[in-house]
Amino acid sequence: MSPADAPVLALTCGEPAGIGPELAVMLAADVVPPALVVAVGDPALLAERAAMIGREVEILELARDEAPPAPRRGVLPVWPVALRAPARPGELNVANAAHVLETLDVALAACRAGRAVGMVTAPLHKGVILDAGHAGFSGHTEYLRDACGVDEVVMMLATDSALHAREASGQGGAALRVALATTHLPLREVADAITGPRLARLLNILHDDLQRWFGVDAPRIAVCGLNPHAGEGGHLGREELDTIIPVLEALRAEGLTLDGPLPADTLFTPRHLEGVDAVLAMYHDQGLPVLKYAGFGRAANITLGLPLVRTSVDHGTALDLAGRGVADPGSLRVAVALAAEMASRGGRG
Ligand SMILES: NC(=O)C1=CN([C@@H]2O[C@H](COP(=O)(O)OP(=O)(O)OC[C@H]3O[C@@H](n4cnc5c(N)ncnc54)[C@H](O)[C@@H]3O)[C@@H](O)[C@H]2O)C=CC1
Ligand SMILES: NCC(=O)COP(=O)(O)O
Repeated sequence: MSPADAPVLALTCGEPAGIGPELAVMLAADVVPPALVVAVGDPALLAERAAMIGREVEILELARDEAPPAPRRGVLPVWPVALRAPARPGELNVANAAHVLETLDVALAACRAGRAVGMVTAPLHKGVILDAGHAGFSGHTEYLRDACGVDEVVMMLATDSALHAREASGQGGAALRVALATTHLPLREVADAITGPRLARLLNILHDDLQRWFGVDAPRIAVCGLNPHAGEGGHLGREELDTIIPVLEALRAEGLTLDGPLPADTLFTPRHLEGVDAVLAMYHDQGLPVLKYAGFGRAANITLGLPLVRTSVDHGTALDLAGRGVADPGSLRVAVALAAEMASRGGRG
């Protein structure tokens, strides 16, 4: 592929008090990305963070409808979105919540207009967006679901050695893809959110998008139980018997290959993961600690079920590290490489 044919990816810079802007700078300064990456953020902020962390990067401000030039190390093209208030590393400011959301809208508009083949998102801070009055905001995943007008999406994180079709993996590190049945919910609301129809929709999205974006012809999905020991035959909770098992049986009858529900504590062991293309965990902290133990900094977050490519980093805003140039840009590189690869598949599987 010549540079001119490289896919354009819109990279939203995330929370301006966090590490997102400097990760965008590091990406441009340190490597030639496998795509034409256009940052969506405030050009002056990016220049300021580049100076702060001691990276030489030319911030190339484009018009919103302008295509970027061929990728060059040390040049960061930007579709500008102005900050609403000055941003200092580590200091959240509700005034900039609107800026963060506007970067998502600009990236979405670029995808819809065909100026970008997908979007990669640096981390935003959910709390400050809620504090700013955007009631109900719970993350990129749900924001993009609503903006794209789809009923359901699935959050899936994958370590870099599991990003490709199974047969192509195995270059080191644990290969793991973990999808979530629920995302940003208080624990006490989790069980009620796992209804049969929803679980069926999520499993269908996961199955179809493993084929579509990851080239897995016949996905095998392992499903965690919700309760300890997958409910211990109903003695430790009835969700497995009443909801999960009936859904898995119905979907198996339709041809899906599903293991489980399995006790989550032993599912994540090599024997149970053998031949499995993805695990569906029932909630955020059932699945993600395992994924992050296996590959923090070398994994990406993917939103399945959208009509466009969206990947993200495996970490948050790291306010404690912002502005110091010490944050690890590894996950952003993985997220960019994956988005480029997904875009090149064009949804054909
Ligand atoms: N994709 C996104 O937009 C995500 C956003 N978040 C948001 O980030 C905020 C902070 O969340 P936390 O739970 O504190 O998670 P966090 O990932 O920001 O920080 C947890 C720990 O990991 C470290 N860390 C994070 N990224 C790192 C990197 N690139 N290199 C080195 N160390 C790194 C931090 O310094 C901290 O010690 C929350 O508002 C959360 O909702 C969290 C995850 C993803
Ligand atoms: N823990 C993953 C996470 O918070 C990602 O959220 P999102 O902003 O990508 O929806």
